[in-house]
Amino acid sequence: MNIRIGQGFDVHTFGEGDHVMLGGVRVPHERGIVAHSDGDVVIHALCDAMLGALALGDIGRHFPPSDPQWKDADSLLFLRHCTRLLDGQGGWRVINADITVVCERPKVGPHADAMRERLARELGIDVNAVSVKATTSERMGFTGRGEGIAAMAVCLLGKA
Ligand SMILES: Nc1ccn([C@@H]2O[C@H](COP(=O)(O)O)[C@@H](O)[C@H]2O)c(=O)n1
Ligand SMILES: C[C@@]1(CO)OP(=O)(O)OP(=O)(O)OC[C@H]1O
Repeated sequence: MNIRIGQGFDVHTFGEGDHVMLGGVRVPHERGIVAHSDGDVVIHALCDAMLGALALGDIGRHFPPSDPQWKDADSLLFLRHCTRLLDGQGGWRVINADITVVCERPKVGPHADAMRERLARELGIDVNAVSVKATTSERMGFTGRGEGIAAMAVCLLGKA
């Protein structure tokens, strides 16, 4: 089997609102996210990891922020597109993905399994192949001050 590894990183600032979208799951919060799309940092980082594994650029190249069709878009659309893109490159599939969210709040742990299930369903893989973890940054830096939220993703792709 051929394998490739990719990594991705994304950040968005908090703004007005009452929830954040993380891994396709609506997480109640006293702030919202500032973004062109729904600002789902988990999915954006994962898409960049998938694209990066095949050196296909990044989500900004595939879904330009200047394109009005992505205004307030559901980021699951980006994940669906990336999954199909990989398949179209000769049958690449995600073998597993590991994602870390960095923020003081909201608490991610109570929602992590729902995110894993939603992402695994979209990727067409077992939920045990998708990991979602979280950490604070111990009140240091922009995440520590509660200015924004970040996510990192690593994924392994395989092709027969
Ligand atoms: N937004 C977050 C941040 C952390 N967690 C969980 O808390 C644990 C401890 O975090 P530290 O940054 O203090 O090490 C972490 O391992 C996560 O389980 C969380 O759910 N949501
Ligand atoms: C997702 C896109 C879609 O236009 O915009 P944003 O929601 O602002 O998110 P970002 O992580 O800056 O990635 C760039 C764009 O592809």
